[in-house]
Amino acid sequence: MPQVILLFSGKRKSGKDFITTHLQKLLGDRCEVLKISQPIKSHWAKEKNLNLNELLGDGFYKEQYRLDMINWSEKMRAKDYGYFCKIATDNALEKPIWIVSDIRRKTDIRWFNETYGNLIRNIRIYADDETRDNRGYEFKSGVDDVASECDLDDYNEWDLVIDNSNGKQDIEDQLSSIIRLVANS
Ligand SMILES: Nc1ncnc2c1ncn2[C@@H]1O[C@H](COP(=O)(O)OP(=O)(O)OP(=O)(O)O)[C@@H](O)[C@H]1O
Ligand SMILES: C[C@@](O)(CCOP(=O)(O)O)CC(=O)O
Repeated sequence: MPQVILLFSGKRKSGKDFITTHLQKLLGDRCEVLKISQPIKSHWAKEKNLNLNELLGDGFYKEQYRLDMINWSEKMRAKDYGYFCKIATDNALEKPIWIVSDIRRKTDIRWFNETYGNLIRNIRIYADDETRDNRGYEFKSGVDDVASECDLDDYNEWDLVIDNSNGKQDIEDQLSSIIRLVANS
């Protein structure tokens, strides 16, 4: 069992991967990064003979398959909302800190809460529209107006909110606030 599980969420191009990658470097061996989308992307890569590394990266490649991956994964979630969370955690190494970098739905938080109780900390990453646009975000129907992107819009129980808009908090401040949250856990 980890000692603390940091659940990161945020809209497309808010900077979830950017911040969690920096956090991973800072925490080193003490942490493990888990991605709920990993089993989805692995399945998709095998099924469609796609490049898994590109699907896991931050470039345009994965965007071509996002809609299909969302639709397929929703069918799986309809049968078992914790399906992908369970695979991601089953494959995780035994480390004191788990960083889950892609929480998207209330049912993700529910599953972690039911499974790990008070070990979880909810961190929301925010970036304003202009910043997200500059990072390559383009609205897509079926992607940006469905649960994958919107389900946590009205969720309010964050332990920490990070503003990752251009010109706001720098990465050192962002990481310090996360470390304080971990230290107080
Ligand atoms: N604070 C920052 N300073 C500079 N570049 C940033 C910052 N935050 C994010 N970026 C860049 O913006 C792009 C999108 O960030 P990232 O992939 O982390 O977002 P994401 O929330 O994981 O998006 P998605 O959900 O689409 O995967 C990346 O190229 C990343 O390097
Ligand atoms: C299919 C999906 O897992 C893609 C996530 O990709 P990424 O975390 O934005 O790199 C989104 C979802 O599960 O709704």
